[in-house]
Amino acid sequence: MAYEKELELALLAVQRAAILTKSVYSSHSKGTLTKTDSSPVTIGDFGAQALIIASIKSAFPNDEVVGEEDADDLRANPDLKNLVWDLVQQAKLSDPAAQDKIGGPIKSADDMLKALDGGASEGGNKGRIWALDPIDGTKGFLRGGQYAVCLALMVDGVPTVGVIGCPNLPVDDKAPLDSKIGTDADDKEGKGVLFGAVKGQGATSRALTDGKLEAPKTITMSPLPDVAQATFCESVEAGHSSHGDQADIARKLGITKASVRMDSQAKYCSIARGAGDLYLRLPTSKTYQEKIWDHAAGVVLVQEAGGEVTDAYGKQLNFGIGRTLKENKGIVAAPKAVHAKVIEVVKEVLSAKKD
Ligand SMILES: Nc1ncnc2c1ncn2[C@@H]1O[C@H](COP(=O)(O)O)[C@@H](O)[C@H]1OP(=O)(O)O
Ligand SMILES: [Mg+2]
Ligand SMILES: [Mg+2]
Ligand SMILES: [Mg+2]
Repeated sequence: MAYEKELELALLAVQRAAILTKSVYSSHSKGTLTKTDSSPVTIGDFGAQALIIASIKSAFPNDEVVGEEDADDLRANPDLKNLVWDLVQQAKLSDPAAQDKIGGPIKSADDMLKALDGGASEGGNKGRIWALDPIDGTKGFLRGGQYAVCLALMVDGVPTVGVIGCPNLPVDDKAPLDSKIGTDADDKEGKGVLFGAVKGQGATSRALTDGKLEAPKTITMSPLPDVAQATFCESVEAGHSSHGDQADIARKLGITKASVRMDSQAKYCSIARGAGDLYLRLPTSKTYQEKIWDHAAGVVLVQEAGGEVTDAYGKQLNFGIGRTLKENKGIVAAPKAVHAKVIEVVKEVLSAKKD
């Protein structure tokens, strides 16, 4: 099968990085800093990015990576660097063959910084470029909610392989998706899911482990004969998507169920496995550009589970023009059969706002 090696590498690399993020999640000190755009970053984000880029470079040394983080803060702060280096050394897959497949341990703290800085690609529509979000939903991670470790391979600008680890989602694909999921999450028993998809080959889920990969199960979106019955997902953070516009859209579609708010690409995962149906992300600002690492993996998953993902105006997402989706505004993900109907209503709501 095409991209078999890339998929396995991505699944194992995300699984190893999740060992690290889980250890930070359950610890009191998360080494949180505030970035220049006022968003938070933790020792978990730095460690997970270093581990995943080292894995990619061990198997595919010529591939580029667009990663969210870089090593500047760690180079400027040796104590923080040492904290991350301790975590990175501890994060090992328990199965030696699996650990070997992702290149074994990172050899030194300098190699760790080099790996972390390996995510500086400017992106583009030529060749093989990975998009990496080492912790997506850092605010959820800090709040005790959902978060995700997200990795996608783009080929000539098209998301082709997508892998997402969600340490706080229930393993059961049909576990009820209710409002508690965004606020009442923990990584205790029965939690932790690893999603994977390759363009043209379908989407899967399996339990996230700390060693070998579990056997995958195929996932598909729910058939949704009547859009009024939909469960829709949206961000927890009101600054990331417009809760007001999303409520108007839901009302116009006849949806009566309360929205499910959760952080991160766990939203794409939840609709891909049929736990929810729609993901609405309407812009809150005219200037914010969505980042490719916040969507590439989730888009492959939803497409392969039978869904369609476009921007809020129904326009195809263009992942091949740099580190952001600057040609697009907002995101709408829905089962193929109802996507056009949802876009029609989204456009109505957006155009009513203009005047
Ligand atoms: N103004 C904004 N609009 C949309 N998304 C944003 C905005 N600011 C930050 N984000 C990004 O949204 C993602 C989380 O989305 P969600 O709310 O769905 O969990 C994060 O990756 C976050 O980026 P960052 O990683 O820089 O914090
Ligand atoms: Mg993110
Ligand atoms: Mg992130
Ligand atoms: Mg971030």
